[in-house]
Amino acid sequence: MKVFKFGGASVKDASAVRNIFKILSDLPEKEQLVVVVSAMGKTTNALEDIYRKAHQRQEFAPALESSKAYHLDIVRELFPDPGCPVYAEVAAQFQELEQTLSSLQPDHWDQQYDQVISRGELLSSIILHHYLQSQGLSTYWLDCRTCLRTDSTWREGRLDWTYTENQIQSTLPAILQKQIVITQGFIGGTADGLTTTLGREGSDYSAAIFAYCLNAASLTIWKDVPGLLNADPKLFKEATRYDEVAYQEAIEMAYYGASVIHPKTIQPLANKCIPLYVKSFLHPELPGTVIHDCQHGKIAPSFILKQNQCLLSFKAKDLGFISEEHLSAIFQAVHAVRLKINMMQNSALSFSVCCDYDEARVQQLKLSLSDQFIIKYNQPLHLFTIQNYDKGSIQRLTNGREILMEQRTRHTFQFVSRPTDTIEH
Ligand SMILES: Nc1ncnc2c1ncn2[C@@H]1O[C@H](COP(=O)(O)OP(=O)(O)O)[C@@H](O)[C@H]1O
Ligand SMILES: N[C@@H](CC(=O)OP(=O)(O)O)C(=O)O
Repeated sequence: MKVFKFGGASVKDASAVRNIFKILSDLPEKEQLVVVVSAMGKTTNALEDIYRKAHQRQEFAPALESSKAYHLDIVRELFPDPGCPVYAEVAAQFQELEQTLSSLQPDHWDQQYDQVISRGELLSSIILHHYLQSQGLSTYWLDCRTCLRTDSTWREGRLDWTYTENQIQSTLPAILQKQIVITQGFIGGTADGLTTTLGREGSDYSAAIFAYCLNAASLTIWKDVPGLLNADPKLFKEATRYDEVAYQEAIEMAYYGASVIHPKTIQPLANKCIPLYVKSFLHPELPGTVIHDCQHGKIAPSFILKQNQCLLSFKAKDLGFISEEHLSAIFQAVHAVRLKINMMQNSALSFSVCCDYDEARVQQLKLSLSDQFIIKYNQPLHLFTIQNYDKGSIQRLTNGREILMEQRTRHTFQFVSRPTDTIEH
Protein backbone atom coordinates (compact mmCIF):
# COMPACT_ATOMS: atom_id res chain seq x y z
CA MET A 1 0.00 0.00 0.00
CA LYS A 2 1.02 3.61 -0.55
CA VAL A 3 0.43 6.98 1.09
CA PHE A 4 -0.08 10.18 -0.91
CA LYS A 5 -0.02 13.63 0.63
CA PHE A 6 -1.59 16.59 -1.15
CA GLY A 7 -0.69 20.00 0.30
CA GLY A 8 -2.55 23.31 0.19
CA ALA A 9 -1.39 24.21 -3.33
CA SER A 10 -2.71 20.93 -4.76
CA VAL A 11 -6.26 21.61 -3.48
CA LYS A 12 -6.30 25.37 -3.89
CA ASP A 13 -9.21 25.50 -6.35
CA ALA A 14 -11.69 23.32 -8.22
CA SER A 15 -9.32 22.49 -11.07
CA ALA A 16 -6.63 21.44 -8.58
CA VAL A 17 -9.13 19.05 -6.96
CA ARG A 18 -9.98 17.67 -10.42
CA ASN A 19 -6.26 17.18 -11.02
CA ILE A 20 -6.05 14.97 -7.92
CA PHE A 21 -8.78 12.77 -9.36
CA LYS A 22 -6.72 12.50 -12.56
CA ILE A 23 -3.60 11.46 -10.63
CA LEU A 24 -5.54 8.86 -8.64
CA SER A 25 -7.39 7.47 -11.64
CA ASP A 26 -4.06 6.75 -13.35
CA LEU A 27 -3.12 4.31 -10.54
CA PRO A 28 -3.47 0.54 -10.96
CA GLU A 29 -6.98 -0.56 -9.92
CA LYS A 30 -5.89 -2.70 -6.98
CA GLU A 31 -3.57 -0.10 -5.42
CA GLN A 32 -4.31 0.38 -1.72
CA LEU A 33 -4.01 4.04 -0.86
CA VAL A 34 -4.26 6.51 2.02
CA VAL A 35 -4.62 10.13 0.88
CA VAL A 36 -3.66 12.78 3.42
CA VAL A 37 -4.79 16.28 2.55
CA SER A 38 -3.99 19.77 3.86
CA ALA A 39 -6.29 22.78 4.06
CA MET A 40 -7.15 24.41 0.73
CA GLY A 41 -4.69 27.05 -0.51
CA LYS A 42 -3.92 29.56 2.23
CA THR A 43 -6.87 28.58 4.45
CA THR A 44 -4.71 27.95 7.52
CA ASN A 45 -3.33 31.51 7.38
CA ALA A 46 -6.88 32.84 6.92
CA LEU A 47 -8.12 30.86 9.94
CA GLU A 48 -5.22 32.17 12.03
CA ASP A 49 -6.24 35.70 11.11
CA ILE A 50 -9.91 35.02 11.97
CA TYR A 51 -8.91 33.44 15.27
CA ARG A 52 -6.63 36.33 16.26
CA LYS A 53 -9.40 38.84 15.51
CA ALA A 54 -12.02 36.85 17.42
CA HIS A 55 -9.69 36.48 20.38
CA GLN A 56 -8.98 40.20 20.46
CA ARG A 57 -12.70 40.93 20.23
CA GLN A 58 -12.24 42.55 16.82
CA GLU A 59 -14.66 42.20 13.90
CA PHE A 60 -13.98 38.75 12.42
CA ALA A 61 -17.23 38.14 10.50
CA PRO A 62 -16.00 39.52 7.10
CA ALA A 63 -12.86 37.35 7.17
CA LEU A 64 -14.94 34.32 8.13
CA GLU A 65 -17.43 35.07 5.35
CA SER A 66 -14.62 35.31 2.85
CA SER A 67 -13.23 31.90 3.86
CA LYS A 68 -16.74 30.45 3.62
CA ALA A 69 -17.25 32.01 0.17
CA TYR A 70 -13.88 30.62 -0.99
CA HIS A 71 -14.86 27.07 0.00
CA LEU A 72 -18.41 27.39 -1.31
CA ASP A 73 -17.19 28.65 -4.71
CA ILE A 74 -15.06 25.52 -5.02
CA VAL A 75 -17.95 23.30 -3.89
CA ARG A 76 -20.37 24.91 -6.38
CA GLU A 77 -17.93 24.41 -9.22
CA LEU A 78 -17.33 20.76 -8.34
CA PHE A 79 -20.90 19.77 -7.44
CA PRO A 80 -23.54 21.20 -9.79
CA ASP A 81 -26.23 19.25 -7.89
CA PRO A 82 -27.22 21.41 -4.85
CA GLY A 83 -28.68 18.28 -3.21
CA CYS A 84 -25.23 16.70 -2.83
CA PRO A 85 -24.54 15.99 0.88
CA VAL A 86 -21.26 17.90 0.67
CA TYR A 87 -23.24 21.17 0.98
CA ALA A 88 -24.71 20.20 4.36
CA GLU A 89 -21.37 18.87 5.64
CA VAL A 90 -19.48 22.04 4.69
CA ALA A 91 -22.24 24.19 6.22
CA ALA A 92 -22.03 22.14 9.45
CA GLN A 93 -18.25 22.71 9.64
CA PHE A 94 -18.74 26.47 9.35
CA GLN A 95 -21.55 26.43 11.92
CA GLU A 96 -19.35 24.62 14.45
CA LEU A 97 -16.51 27.01 13.68
CA GLU A 98 -18.74 30.03 14.32
CA GLN A 99 -19.91 28.51 17.60
CA THR A 100 -16.31 28.04 18.76
CA LEU A 101 -15.36 31.58 17.72
CA SER A 102 -18.28 33.13 19.54
CA SER A 103 -17.60 31.32 22.81
CA LEU A 104 -13.84 31.86 23.18
CA GLN A 105 -12.45 32.10 26.71
CA PRO A 106 -9.87 34.83 27.39
CA ASP A 107 -7.24 32.25 28.45
CA HIS A 108 -6.37 28.99 26.69
CA TRP A 109 -5.06 30.72 23.56
CA ASP A 110 -3.16 27.67 22.29
CA GLN A 111 -5.89 25.15 23.09
CA GLN A 112 -8.62 27.15 21.34
CA TYR A 113 -6.26 27.84 18.41
CA ASP A 114 -6.22 24.11 17.68
CA GLN A 115 -10.02 23.81 17.79
CA VAL A 116 -10.34 26.65 15.24
CA ILE A 117 -7.39 26.10 12.89
CA SER A 118 -8.09 22.39 12.40
CA ARG A 119 -11.29 23.19 10.46
CA GLY A 120 -9.27 23.81 7.29
CA GLU A 121 -8.21 20.18 6.96
CA LEU A 122 -11.67 18.88 7.92
CA LEU A 123 -13.21 21.00 5.14
CA SER A 124 -10.72 20.06 2.43
CA SER A 125 -10.91 16.33 3.20
CA ILE A 126 -14.74 16.40 3.13
CA ILE A 127 -14.75 18.19 -0.24
CA LEU A 128 -12.10 15.91 -1.77
CA HIS A 129 -13.85 12.76 -0.51
CA HIS A 130 -17.19 13.78 -2.02
CA TYR A 131 -15.61 14.85 -5.28
CA LEU A 132 -13.71 11.57 -5.76
CA GLN A 133 -16.90 9.66 -4.97
CA SER A 134 -18.87 11.73 -7.48
CA GLN A 135 -16.29 10.68 -10.08
CA GLY A 136 -16.78 6.98 -9.35
CA LEU A 137 -13.90 6.26 -6.95
CA SER A 138 -14.77 4.37 -3.80
CA THR A 139 -13.45 6.47 -0.94
CA TYR A 140 -13.72 6.35 2.85
CA TRP A 141 -13.56 9.60 4.87
CA LEU A 142 -11.51 9.03 8.00
CA ASP A 143 -11.58 11.48 10.90
CA CYS A 144 -7.90 11.11 11.76
CA ARG A 145 -8.51 12.47 15.28
CA THR A 146 -9.81 9.00 16.14
CA CYS A 147 -6.44 7.43 15.23
CA LEU A 148 -3.69 10.02 15.63
CA ARG A 149 -3.59 10.31 19.43
CA THR A 150 -1.52 13.14 20.87
CA ASP A 151 -0.94 14.63 24.29
CA SER A 152 -2.31 18.10 24.97
CA THR A 153 0.73 20.08 23.90
CA TRP A 154 -1.50 22.48 21.96
CA ARG A 155 -0.19 23.60 18.54
CA GLU A 156 2.49 20.93 18.64
CA GLY A 157 0.79 17.76 19.79
CA ARG A 158 3.21 14.98 20.68
CA LEU A 159 2.20 11.65 19.23
CA ASP A 160 1.33 8.61 21.31
CA TRP A 161 2.96 6.20 18.88
CA THR A 162 1.72 3.02 20.56
CA TYR A 163 -1.94 4.04 20.64
CA THR A 164 -1.77 5.49 17.13
CA GLU A 165 -0.09 2.46 15.61
CA ASN A 166 -2.56 0.05 17.26
CA GLN A 167 -5.53 2.11 16.19
CA ILE A 168 -4.36 2.51 12.57
CA GLN A 169 -3.37 -1.14 12.26
CA SER A 170 -6.61 -2.42 13.71
CA THR A 171 -8.95 -0.29 11.61
CA LEU A 172 -7.43 0.70 8.28
CA PRO A 173 -6.23 -2.52 6.56
CA ALA A 174 -9.79 -3.89 6.20
CA ILE A 175 -11.05 -0.58 4.79
CA LEU A 176 -8.08 -0.29 2.43
CA GLN A 177 -8.97 -3.63 0.84
CA LYS A 178 -12.04 -1.96 -0.65
CA GLN A 179 -11.67 1.79 -0.50
CA ILE A 180 -9.23 4.67 -0.79
CA VAL A 181 -8.92 6.32 2.62
CA ILE A 182 -9.15 10.13 2.57
CA THR A 183 -7.99 11.83 5.74
CA GLN A 184 -6.61 15.06 7.19
CA GLY A 185 -3.03 16.12 7.63
CA PHE A 186 -1.84 18.37 10.46
CA ILE A 187 -4.41 17.37 13.10
CA GLY A 188 -4.76 14.81 15.85
CA GLY A 189 -6.92 14.18 18.91
CA THR A 190 -6.37 13.91 22.65
CA ALA A 191 -7.75 11.17 24.90
CA ASP A 192 -10.39 13.72 26.03
CA GLY A 193 -11.69 14.14 22.49
CA LEU A 194 -10.18 17.57 21.85
CA THR A 195 -8.43 18.45 18.62
CA THR A 196 -4.71 19.16 18.47
CA THR A 197 -2.48 20.36 15.66
CA LEU A 198 1.00 19.05 14.96
CA GLY A 199 2.79 22.33 14.15
CA ARG A 200 2.43 24.51 11.06
CA GLU A 201 3.06 22.66 7.81
CA GLY A 202 2.64 19.41 9.76
CA SER A 203 0.65 17.46 7.15
CA ASP A 204 3.79 15.86 5.73
CA TYR A 205 4.44 14.51 9.21
CA SER A 206 0.88 13.11 9.42
CA ALA A 207 1.43 11.33 6.12
CA ALA A 208 4.71 9.87 7.42
CA ILE A 209 2.89 8.63 10.54
CA PHE A 210 0.34 6.77 8.40
CA ALA A 211 3.12 5.37 6.17
CA TYR A 212 5.06 4.17 9.21
CA CYS A 213 2.08 2.59 10.96
CA LEU A 214 0.90 0.82 7.81
CA ASN A 215 4.40 -0.26 6.65
CA ALA A 216 3.69 1.50 3.37
CA ALA A 217 5.74 0.76 0.26
CA SER A 218 6.26 4.50 -0.21
CA LEU A 219 5.05 7.99 0.65
CA THR A 220 4.62 10.55 -2.12
CA ILE A 221 4.19 14.23 -1.36
CA TRP A 222 2.74 16.14 -4.32
CA LYS A 223 4.05 19.67 -4.74
CA ASP A 224 4.02 22.62 -7.14
CA VAL A 225 7.76 22.09 -7.73
CA PRO A 226 9.46 19.32 -9.77
CA GLY A 227 10.99 17.72 -6.65
CA LEU A 228 13.42 18.57 -3.90
CA LEU A 229 15.60 21.38 -5.25
CA ASN A 230 18.87 22.76 -3.95
CA ALA A 231 17.04 25.99 -3.00
CA ASP A 232 13.57 27.48 -2.88
CA PRO A 233 12.95 28.48 -6.53
CA LYS A 234 10.82 31.42 -5.34
CA LEU A 235 13.93 32.92 -3.71
CA PHE A 236 16.92 31.62 -5.65
CA LYS A 237 17.38 31.73 -9.41
CA GLU A 238 18.52 28.55 -11.11
CA ALA A 239 17.52 26.14 -8.33
CA THR A 240 18.18 22.60 -9.53
CA ARG A 241 16.48 19.31 -8.70
CA TYR A 242 18.15 16.42 -6.89
CA ASP A 243 17.38 12.99 -8.39
CA GLU A 244 17.99 11.27 -5.08
CA VAL A 245 18.93 12.33 -1.60
CA ALA A 246 19.86 10.27 1.47
CA TYR A 247 17.53 10.41 4.48
CA GLN A 248 20.12 12.16 6.63
CA GLU A 249 20.70 14.96 4.11
CA ALA A 250 16.98 15.52 3.76
CA ILE A 251 16.53 15.61 7.55
CA GLU A 252 19.22 18.28 7.75
CA MET A 253 17.74 20.35 4.90
CA ALA A 254 14.30 20.28 6.54
CA TYR A 255 15.78 21.06 9.94
CA TYR A 256 17.65 24.10 8.62
CA GLY A 257 14.42 25.39 7.07
CA ALA A 258 13.86 23.96 3.56
CA SER A 259 10.11 24.46 3.87
CA VAL A 260 9.25 21.93 1.17
CA ILE A 261 9.30 19.10 3.79
CA HIS A 262 8.26 19.31 7.43
CA PRO A 263 11.31 18.52 9.61
CA LYS A 264 9.65 15.63 11.50
CA THR A 265 8.65 13.78 8.31
CA ILE A 266 11.78 11.85 7.43
CA GLN A 267 12.65 10.10 10.69
CA PRO A 268 9.68 7.68 10.86
CA LEU A 269 10.23 6.83 7.20
CA ALA A 270 13.98 6.28 7.66
CA ASN A 271 13.30 3.97 10.61
CA LYS A 272 11.45 1.61 8.29
CA CYS A 273 13.36 2.38 5.07
CA ILE A 274 10.20 3.71 3.40
CA PRO A 275 11.14 5.85 0.38
CA LEU A 276 9.76 9.38 0.18
CA TYR A 277 8.99 10.72 -3.30
CA VAL A 278 8.63 14.46 -3.85
CA LYS A 279 6.74 14.88 -7.10
CA SER A 280 5.06 17.60 -9.13
CA PHE A 281 1.27 17.46 -9.20
CA LEU A 282 1.47 19.50 -12.42
CA HIS A 283 3.72 16.91 -14.10
CA PRO A 284 3.02 13.59 -12.39
CA GLU A 285 4.77 11.75 -15.24
CA LEU A 286 8.17 13.23 -14.21
CA PRO A 287 10.36 11.31 -11.75
CA GLY A 288 10.68 13.98 -9.02
CA THR A 289 13.12 13.27 -6.19
CA VAL A 290 13.45 10.13 -4.14
CA ILE A 291 14.66 10.40 -0.55
CA HIS A 292 15.82 7.02 0.64
CA ASP A 293 18.59 4.93 2.09
CA CYS A 294 21.36 5.54 -0.43
CA GLN A 295 25.06 6.23 -0.68
CA HIS A 296 26.32 8.80 -3.13
CA GLY A 297 29.08 11.33 -3.52
CA LYS A 298 28.85 14.94 -2.46
CA ILE A 299 25.65 16.57 -3.73
CA ALA A 300 25.35 20.15 -5.02
CA PRO A 301 25.35 22.81 -2.28
CA SER A 302 21.88 23.57 -0.97
CA PHE A 303 20.85 27.11 0.03
CA ILE A 304 18.31 27.53 2.78
CA LEU A 305 16.81 30.74 4.14
CA LYS A 306 14.88 31.07 7.40
CA GLN A 307 13.13 34.42 7.64
CA ASN A 308 11.68 36.25 10.64
CA GLN A 309 14.59 35.43 12.94
CA CYS A 310 15.69 37.22 16.08
CA LEU A 311 19.15 37.44 17.62
CA LEU A 312 19.02 37.52 21.43
CA SER A 313 22.07 38.25 23.54
CA PHE A 314 22.34 37.57 27.26
CA LYS A 315 24.90 39.23 29.55
CA ALA A 316 25.11 38.37 33.23
CA LYS A 317 24.19 41.42 35.32
CA ASP A 318 27.21 40.91 37.57
CA LEU A 319 29.42 40.96 34.44
CA GLY A 320 30.61 37.44 35.31
CA PHE A 321 31.70 34.90 32.70
CA ILE A 322 28.92 32.95 31.04
CA SER A 323 28.96 29.76 33.13
CA GLU A 324 27.16 26.43 32.84
CA GLU A 325 24.80 27.67 35.55
CA HIS A 326 23.90 30.70 33.41
CA LEU A 327 23.42 28.50 30.34
CA SER A 328 21.19 26.14 32.26
CA ALA A 329 18.96 29.04 33.43
CA ILE A 330 18.76 30.42 29.87
CA PHE A 331 17.88 27.05 28.30
CA GLN A 332 15.22 26.34 30.91
CA ALA A 333 13.58 29.70 30.28
CA VAL A 334 13.79 29.31 26.48
CA HIS A 335 12.20 25.87 26.78
CA ALA A 336 9.45 27.17 29.08
CA VAL A 337 8.35 29.86 26.59
CA ARG A 338 8.73 27.44 23.64
CA LEU A 339 11.11 29.54 21.58
CA LYS A 340 12.91 27.61 18.83
CA ILE A 341 16.70 28.05 18.81
CA ASN A 342 18.30 27.72 15.38
CA MET A 343 21.89 28.72 16.15
CA MET A 344 23.88 29.76 19.23
CA GLN A 345 27.28 31.07 20.22
CA ASN A 346 28.97 32.12 23.42
CA SER A 347 31.83 34.45 24.26
CA ALA A 348 33.36 35.27 27.64
CA LEU A 349 30.69 37.73 28.71
CA SER A 350 27.71 37.04 26.52
CA PHE A 351 25.63 34.24 25.06
CA SER A 352 23.74 34.71 21.77
CA VAL A 353 20.95 32.69 20.23
CA CYS A 354 19.23 33.04 16.90
CA CYS A 355 15.62 31.89 17.12
CA ASP A 356 12.29 32.10 15.31
CA TYR A 357 10.87 35.50 16.25
CA ASP A 358 7.70 35.63 18.30
CA GLU A 359 7.19 38.96 20.08
CA ALA A 360 5.02 37.59 22.94
CA ARG A 361 7.41 34.72 23.67
CA VAL A 362 10.49 36.99 23.55
CA GLN A 363 8.84 39.39 26.03
CA GLN A 364 7.96 36.47 28.33
CA LEU A 365 11.57 35.29 28.16
CA LYS A 366 12.94 38.75 28.97
CA LEU A 367 10.64 38.98 31.94
CA SER A 368 11.58 35.59 33.33
CA LEU A 369 15.35 36.24 33.10
CA SER A 370 15.52 39.97 33.81
CA ASP A 371 16.80 39.44 37.40
CA GLN A 372 19.95 37.72 36.20
CA PHE A 373 20.65 39.02 32.71
CA ILE A 374 20.75 42.09 30.52
CA ILE A 375 18.94 40.90 27.40
CA LYS A 376 19.03 42.64 24.04
CA TYR A 377 17.49 41.52 20.80
CA ASN A 378 17.56 42.38 17.17
CA GLN A 379 14.90 41.52 14.56
CA PRO A 380 13.74 40.88 11.86
CA LEU A 381 16.76 38.96 10.61
CA HIS A 382 17.55 36.22 8.12
CA LEU A 383 19.33 32.97 8.86
CA PHE A 384 21.08 31.49 5.83
CA THR A 385 22.40 27.93 5.72
CA ILE A 386 24.55 26.37 3.00
CA GLN A 387 24.90 22.62 3.17
CA ASN A 388 27.82 21.01 1.33
CA TYR A 389 29.28 24.49 0.92
CA ASP A 390 32.29 25.44 -1.15
CA LYS A 391 34.14 28.74 -1.58
CA GLY A 392 31.96 29.88 -4.48
CA SER A 393 28.67 29.17 -2.74
CA ILE A 394 29.71 31.10 0.37
CA GLN A 395 30.82 34.04 -1.75
CA ARG A 396 27.58 33.98 -3.72
CA LEU A 397 25.48 34.32 -0.58
CA THR A 398 27.54 36.51 1.74
CA ASN A 399 28.46 39.04 -0.93
CA GLY A 400 27.25 42.52 0.09
CA ARG A 401 25.73 41.48 3.41
CA GLU A 402 26.46 42.56 6.94
CA ILE A 403 26.98 39.35 8.92
CA LEU A 404 25.89 39.48 12.57
CA MET A 405 26.81 35.93 13.53
CA GLU A 406 28.43 33.09 11.60
CA GLN A 407 29.30 29.43 12.13
CA ARG A 408 30.96 26.73 10.06
CA THR A 409 31.20 22.96 10.48
CA ARG A 410 32.62 20.46 8.00
CA HIS A 411 29.46 20.37 5.84
CA THR A 412 27.43 23.36 6.95
CA PHE A 413 27.94 27.12 6.82
CA GLN A 414 25.42 29.38 8.57
CA PHE A 415 25.12 33.10 9.08
CA VAL A 416 22.65 35.63 10.40
CA SER A 417 22.19 38.92 8.57
CA ARG A 418 19.71 41.74 8.07
CA PRO A 419 17.12 41.32 5.31
CA THR A 420 18.04 43.01 2.05
CA ASP A 421 15.93 43.74 -1.05
CA THR A 422 17.21 40.73 -2.94
CA ILE A 423 18.32 37.32 -1.72
CA GLU A 424 21.10 36.97 -4.31
CA HIS A 425 23.39 39.94 -4.99
N1 LIG B 1 14.53 22.99 -1.37
C1 LIG B 1 13.31 23.21 -1.91
N2 LIG B 1 12.90 22.48 -2.98
C2 LIG B 1 11.69 22.67 -3.52
N3 LIG B 1 10.79 23.59 -3.07
C3 LIG B 1 11.14 24.34 -2.01
C4 LIG B 1 12.41 24.18 -1.38
N4 LIG B 1 12.48 25.05 -0.33
C5 LIG B 1 11.33 25.70 -0.30
N5 LIG B 1 10.50 25.29 -1.30
C6 LIG B 1 9.16 25.83 -1.52
O1 LIG B 1 8.23 24.85 -1.08
C7 LIG B 1 7.02 25.07 -1.81
C8 LIG B 1 6.16 23.84 -1.71
O2 LIG B 1 5.89 23.58 -0.36
P1 LIG B 1 4.55 24.09 0.33
O3 LIG B 1 4.28 25.51 0.01
O4 LIG B 1 4.61 23.67 1.77
O5 LIG B 1 3.49 23.22 -0.46
P2 LIG B 1 2.10 22.68 0.01
O6 LIG B 1 1.54 23.65 1.02
O7 LIG B 1 1.30 22.62 -1.23
O8 LIG B 1 2.38 21.33 0.58
C9 LIG B 1 7.52 25.36 -3.21
O9 LIG B 1 6.58 26.10 -3.94
C10 LIG B 1 8.81 26.13 -2.97
O10 LIG B 1 8.62 27.53 -3.10
N1 LIG C 1 -2.53 23.51 6.59
C1 LIG C 1 -1.46 23.42 7.55
C2 LIG C 1 -0.73 22.09 7.45
C3 LIG C 1 0.11 21.85 6.23
O1 LIG C 1 1.01 21.05 6.25
O2 LIG C 1 -0.17 22.54 5.12
P1 LIG C 1 0.67 22.39 3.70
O3 LIG C 1 0.74 20.93 3.35
O4 LIG C 1 -0.15 23.17 2.72
O5 LIG C 1 2.04 22.97 3.95
C4 LIG C 1 -0.52 24.62 7.42
O6 LIG C 1 -0.67 25.40 6.48
O7 LIG C 1 0.32 24.79 8.27
